[in-house]
Amino acid sequence: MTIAEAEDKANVLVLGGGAVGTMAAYALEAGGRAKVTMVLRSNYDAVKKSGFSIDSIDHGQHNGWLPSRIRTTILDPTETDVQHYDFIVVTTKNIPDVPPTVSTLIKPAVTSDLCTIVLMQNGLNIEKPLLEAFPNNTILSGVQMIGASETAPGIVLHNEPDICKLGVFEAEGKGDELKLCDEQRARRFVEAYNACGRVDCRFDDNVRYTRWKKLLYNSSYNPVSAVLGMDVTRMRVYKHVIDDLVAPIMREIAAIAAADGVHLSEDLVRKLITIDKLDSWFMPSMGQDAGKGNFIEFENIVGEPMREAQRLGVPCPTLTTMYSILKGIQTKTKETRGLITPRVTDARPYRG
Ligand SMILES: CC(C)(CO)C(=O)C(=O)O
Repeated sequence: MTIAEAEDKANVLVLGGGAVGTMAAYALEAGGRAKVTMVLRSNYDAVKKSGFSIDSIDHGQHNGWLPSRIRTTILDPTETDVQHYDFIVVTTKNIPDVPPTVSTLIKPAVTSDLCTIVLMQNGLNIEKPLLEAFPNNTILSGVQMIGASETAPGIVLHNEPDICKLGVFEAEGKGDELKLCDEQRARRFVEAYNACGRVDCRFDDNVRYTRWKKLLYNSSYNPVSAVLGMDVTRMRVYKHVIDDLVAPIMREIAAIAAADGVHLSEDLVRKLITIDKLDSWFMPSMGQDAGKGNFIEFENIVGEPMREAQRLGVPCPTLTTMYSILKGIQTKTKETRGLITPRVTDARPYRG
């Protein structure tokens, strides 16, 4: 890290103007160590007119809040008043089966090797396309436990504390000097994020472990909530949903992780089954998306662990069935949104 990098306010582009992106932008600006540009889509007009209305368990109530800049598109920063972005923080859903991909989306903003890309997203192997597209940039992993939702355009309710682990997605074969630089950039981001004193962001020196651990929850509760349209409280009250679906998937994930060299104990599995307050009626993000008819981020949350299992020769029957059902749901959404059209032709299989 250069002295300038250490001393200057970081120029940060936050991609994803939903609740999670807004709370990240808020924490960064409140700490005074970053100038944030947010890229907004559907809520741009509302935010331009009245700013964000934030009701946050960490930061309190703020009406009319705005980051340093808001935009509707991702511009080359050299064409704006920003020299280059020190950090591009991606908080959008990661849906590689629905273009554009994250790499394509952020490409215009990655104008320098000094730009660090922070993936604050769920799932496994999300860094692979980024490391390939931007081999000279630092790619960071952000794993967040936060409860936040946008209840109307620009209105954010943040009701579970922002706890985040941040580390480096290291490319294979990197030299020690570059590795050190990656780590310093990660630590600089952690410091900027924590500077407001009201969030808990920690440096993560074992990104693969953290991601597998989070998958215990995301690969089980998220798909079950999407398929059944059921919150976690109901799943636990109707015990069979946990016994037949959630717990078996968690144990399959632990077995795949073990074959990948990551130990996730049975105690941890049990702890995660009951991690939410029983009366929270919490709907995981995939359940919320499916309920709204949005695309679901199933490829990195369910597909990638399943493909790791195939690679490592670990059986995962429940996860595999779940994957096929989720793919069917996504196919229906693609049809509804006009991305695909079913056509009966002679070339189609199963013609009968
Ligand atoms: C576990 C949780 C709620 C953390 O933010 C999550 O990742 C999700 O719902 O997708």
